Amino acid sequence: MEIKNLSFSYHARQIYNNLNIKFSSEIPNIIIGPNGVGKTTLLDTLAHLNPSAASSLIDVPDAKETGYQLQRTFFYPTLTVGQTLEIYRKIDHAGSRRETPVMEHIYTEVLKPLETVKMGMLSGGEKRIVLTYGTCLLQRKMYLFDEPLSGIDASNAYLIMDILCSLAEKELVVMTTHQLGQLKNKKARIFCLNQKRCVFNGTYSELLQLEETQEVDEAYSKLINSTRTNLVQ
Ligand SMILES: Nc1ncnc2c1ncn2[C@@H]1O[C@H](COP(=O)(O)OP(=O)(O)OP(=O)(O)O)[C@@H](O)[C@H]1O
Repeated sequence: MEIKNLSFSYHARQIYNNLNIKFSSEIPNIIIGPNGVGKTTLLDTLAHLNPSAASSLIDVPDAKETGYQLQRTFFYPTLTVGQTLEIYRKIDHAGSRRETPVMEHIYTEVLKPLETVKMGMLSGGEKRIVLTYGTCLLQRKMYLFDEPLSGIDASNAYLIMDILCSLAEKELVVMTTHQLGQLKNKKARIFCLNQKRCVFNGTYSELLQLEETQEVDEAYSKLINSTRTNLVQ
């Protein structure tokens, strides 16, 4: 699956100028970059929500074959966690996905104790875990997750990344994040957007090597600053 020569604007504001990205199968594709650079817009585009970009989408599954967890989470506050997950299991047109051992682990550790709690009573991080888990229950060819690690503590973020890595072994997974530390030791392909284009495409260790540091946040900052400077020169 790829995005080819994508130029896209919201009214007068250009978001991408000839953006090219070839996504990987079998490992999660991680979109990173500064606030407002166009990460969510990229997920919207892959979900076919920007019709003007259609000609740049190559081998991107149809919308009905796509599971999209939005950054802002929508749910019924009076349903319990158990009822909410039951809806994910039952509503799917394609039948629900079998829970993998990694998913069963997070269910037992995190979700089972919350089963009878109403969604409206959950913390922000707990809600996000329920809805990420629910999206993984859907049977789709492609899964899009907008900041699934936002507001999640480090140990739960580690479990979520495990779920998304196991999902990516069989289906396409694209996610955005600002939590770069959570990508350490994970097999994943990182794409960094800046200045309307993709300025990095590689692994976590390749990003560290490129910027000659062991600190991923420092590597990211150097990458963003250098790609800013390059364009000014
Ligand atoms: N429907 C819209 N109409 C006009 N401008 C929009 C629309 N949606 C997003 N934008 C603008 O496009 C830019 C990119 O937005 P987007 O949400 O894709 O950024 P992002 O990289 O996901 O940011 P963040 O990291 O803060 O979540 C932003 O400046 C935003 O204000």
